[in-house]
Amino acid sequence: MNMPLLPVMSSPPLTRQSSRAGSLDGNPMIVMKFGGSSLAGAAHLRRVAGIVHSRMSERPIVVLSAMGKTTNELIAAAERAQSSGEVDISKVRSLTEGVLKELDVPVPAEVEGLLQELERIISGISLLREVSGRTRDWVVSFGERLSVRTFTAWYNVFLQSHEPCADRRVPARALDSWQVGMLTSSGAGSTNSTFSQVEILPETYEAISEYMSSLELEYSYVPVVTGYIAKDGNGTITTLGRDGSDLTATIIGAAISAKEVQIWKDVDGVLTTDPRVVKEARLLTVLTFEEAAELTVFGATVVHPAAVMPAWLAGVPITVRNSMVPHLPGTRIVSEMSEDDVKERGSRVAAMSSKRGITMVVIRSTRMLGQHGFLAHVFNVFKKFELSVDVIATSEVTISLTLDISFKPLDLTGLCAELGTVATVEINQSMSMLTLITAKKTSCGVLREAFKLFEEIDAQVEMVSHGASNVNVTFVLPDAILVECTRKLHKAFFET
Ligand SMILES: Nc1ncnc2c1ncn2[C@@H]1O[C@H](COP(=O)(O)OP(=O)(O)O)[C@@H](O)[C@H]1O
Ligand SMILES: N[C@@H](CC(=O)OP(=O)(O)O)C(=O)O
Repeated sequence: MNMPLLPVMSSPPLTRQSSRAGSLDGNPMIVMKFGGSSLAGAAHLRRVAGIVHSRMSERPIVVLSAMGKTTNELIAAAERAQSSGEVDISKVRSLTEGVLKELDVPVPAEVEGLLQELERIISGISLLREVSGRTRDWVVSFGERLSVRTFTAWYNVFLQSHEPCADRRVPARALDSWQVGMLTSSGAGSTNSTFSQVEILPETYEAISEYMSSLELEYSYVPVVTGYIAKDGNGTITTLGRDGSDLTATIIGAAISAKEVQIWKDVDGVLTTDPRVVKEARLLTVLTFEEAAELTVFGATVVHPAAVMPAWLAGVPITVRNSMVPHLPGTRIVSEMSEDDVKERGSRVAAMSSKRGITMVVIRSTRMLGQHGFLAHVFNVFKKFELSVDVIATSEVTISLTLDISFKPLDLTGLCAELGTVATVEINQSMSMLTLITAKKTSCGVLREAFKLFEEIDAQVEMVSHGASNVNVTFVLPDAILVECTRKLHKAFFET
């Protein structure tokens, strides 16, 4: 997953503003989100239909991402049309049609209509040899729009051969998120090429609650809603940033005060660290929202970083589960851990995450010591260049900070020139952040042990951030030693 630009969010209502959707009869609905990895082929769709059907008594609202790697294919198709004039949507067409064929479901007219529309847009890009952020968002929206229609067509066929639930077969209905009320600001003013720096408008929550209230009264269909995409007030399609479907799910969950938001993945839940880096990573049964927020913002790509906040503010628990092994309970993300949860954890560190490709900037003032306004001046320059700062350490004359610009083409010339009027600037681009999620009260021992381990392998730690958050200790180190450090710390904190 790429680390996306986070959409800015308005807060969800802290408590339900009305008794419309969700808990009218004391039986709140649930939100079930399935990501691309859970929808990567016909066998996956069969499994997902089974999971959804088995939860019918909880009245699920289903949120889907694009199937498999469709979003990447759509971006690639737009880029090919722009660079070489090629018009080719064959991969997207064959994935969609192939899945339906394998499931023995005729291609719905709506799906064929979308594929034809997509081809026309790609032809337009090929003629103009231009793809704006707005057009790119339009193109990628086809991933989720095709996915919900493909799944719905399959689900309604699947239903015929399965036992009805409470004597009823509740059919599915495909919905674009704007139909249920998802509304964002316009991305048009953004200078970033992904057109995804949008704000979710506050009226979204009320609109979703309103839409879902009739379903709450009578659950007459299973809503299958597009994740990741939305519309602005002008009716232009926007996106919530890469991997943003988790966010759609938690916004809906917060809007209706859902019983829970289930995020179905291809892993058993949230693990102690990325299993691609440490194969011994183990499942966490529970995390607090605060821990999950820090873990995901600092690189754990298992849940979209912005998705934690709406659920946290609304007090709606999230569970992260494996769609390949649906009977496993997964990881619960909750406001507070019970005493049993705390005992069961057994480690001073809850989890670890990391981010590569971080840029570290060291700014040394060339003016007088303690110069008034130096910090303010420096941060204004970062604001001007739309660069967001992650970790900061300051001394009397020096500011060290990190920038997460892995998602942006890097050009710091202007920044350096401007800062150069008041400071010397040193840039180091091959850095990583390694984060430990640990409570402040245990962090002294954790820091001591971590530094002992770093010393053993002669690892040079360039920066440490501790204390700003209640649960986060972050080390900035060279990319080259990240994997070794991660494995060593994981072994010490989780494998002994
Ligand atoms: N701490 C972690 N726990 C679990 N998975 C993690 C963690 N950190 C990174 N990951 C990765 O996140 C992946 C899940 O995200 P992704 O493949 O984008 O799912 P989806 O397509 O369902 O949205 C896992 O396959 C895993 O490799
Ligand atoms: N399809 C979009 C949104 C998304 O959330 O996908 P996933 O759930 O597979 O990470 C993307 O690839 O960015």
